[in-house]
Amino acid sequence: MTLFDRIDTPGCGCDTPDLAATLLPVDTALNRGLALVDPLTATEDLPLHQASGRVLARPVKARADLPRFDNSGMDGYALRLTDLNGTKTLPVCGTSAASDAPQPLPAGTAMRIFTGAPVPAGADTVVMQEWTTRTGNMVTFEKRPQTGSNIRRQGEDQRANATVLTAGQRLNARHLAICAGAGHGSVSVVSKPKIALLMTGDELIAPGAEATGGAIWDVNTPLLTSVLSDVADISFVYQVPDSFDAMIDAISSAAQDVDLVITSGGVSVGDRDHVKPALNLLGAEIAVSGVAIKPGKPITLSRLGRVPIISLPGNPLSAYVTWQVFGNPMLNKLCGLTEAVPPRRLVRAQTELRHKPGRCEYRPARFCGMDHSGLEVVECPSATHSGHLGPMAQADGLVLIPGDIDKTATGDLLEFMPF
Ligand SMILES: Nc1nc2c(c(=O)[nH]1)N[C@H]1C(S)=C(S)[C@@H](COP(=O)(O)OP(=O)(O)OC[C@H]3O[C@@H](n4cnc5c(N)ncnc54)[C@H](O)[C@@H]3O)O[C@H]1N2
Ligand code: MOO
Repeated sequence: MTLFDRIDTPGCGCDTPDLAATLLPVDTALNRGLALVDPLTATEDLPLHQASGRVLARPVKARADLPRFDNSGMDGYALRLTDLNGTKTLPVCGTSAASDAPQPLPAGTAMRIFTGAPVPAGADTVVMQEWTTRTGNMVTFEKRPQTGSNIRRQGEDQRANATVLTAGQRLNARHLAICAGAGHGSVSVVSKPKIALLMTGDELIAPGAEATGGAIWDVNTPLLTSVLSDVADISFVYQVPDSFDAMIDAISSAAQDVDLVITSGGVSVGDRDHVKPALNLLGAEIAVSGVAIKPGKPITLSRLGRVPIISLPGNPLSAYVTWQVFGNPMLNKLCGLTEAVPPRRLVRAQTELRHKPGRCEYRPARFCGMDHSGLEVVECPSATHSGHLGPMAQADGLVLIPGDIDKTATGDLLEFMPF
């Protein structure tokens, strides 16, 4: 069994030798792309119910001990355990319910208590009511409990002033729960990045419109707006006409208004591929222009002033793969996430995968079962086609096939990037 877990592609090339020299390895390109991005510094305070999915800008500390006071874990009776030496029955003196502030427990008595209620001073144990028999004002303890049973101690979960969440993580339901439990009604989050989407291709028409001649439905706009809408404000989506001047205008004006520009299509070498010539004319700092990756070879990463520009290839699978591999980590960094590059995991290949040596390949993969150790097994199409939508729609993620091999074997472990 071979473990294919590298993302570097030493000696990788392309299908044609003359292009090979100009293509960067994936990890080099990713590092260069990340270096183009400065995390946003603007923050805002949001109430917890509006903060889900946002990136925490400042650590959250507990305002008090959690729990704030010793309280009962059961409905039952609070007592001093030594009061059961020589007897099983005690008189009941008072009640402590949640929200009460009970009087101290008189010696030789038990107090009725409910789950979450403060434990009265002097009590050291709570006995669940199923272990007791109540007769009038007397309670008989049928079993002798352990000292301290059923008491949730002040501070046993978190101590006052302890950091309960560190900055730089995307807030989920569990994070918001601990913010509330730690006494906070609002949190400081990083402002949402403003993004411009520049779509190129005169052949594109809106999905659903009547298609004639060489028109094709625009797939990348819904694809990209979907991946972006939860984490960014899409300031505008503009379909740039296939002209050099229009591309220059579109990129330069977008870069004045937003924190990140994403272009789609027009990044290859054809006469109507105006993205790179426009970036060059505008004096953009081009850090990546072509990567030894399949699909998505023409991916271009640049910056105009302080604004990063991610230029995705037009083929939908190329756009999506390069978004996952480069765009998403760059956006994560812009948003202030500490872990910009999501963790990968390993999966087992259900069949052998053939691959043309040269570029490393990210192939759509779909879960189809588990092996005897619980590791997920994936199935993949026999080849990656950058214009095919079917495998992408069915996939759960991408497997990485390193650039320098011609096939992987059935049962090989492959690095997997989940969607
Ligand atoms: N002579 C060469 N030609 C090409 C090369 C090369 O190295 N030399 N690279 C190929 C590779 S690899 C890719 S990937 C594509 C990328 O080209 P562009 O980024 O310039 O993309 P376009 O030409 O604009 O479009 C490619 C393809 O995708 C369709 N498309 C574009 N936008 C959308 C959209 N929003 N929704 C759906 N489909 C879209 C477009 O109609 C084309 O079919 O270049 C190769 N060529
Ligand atoms: O890089 Mo292209 O995506 O091979 O089709």
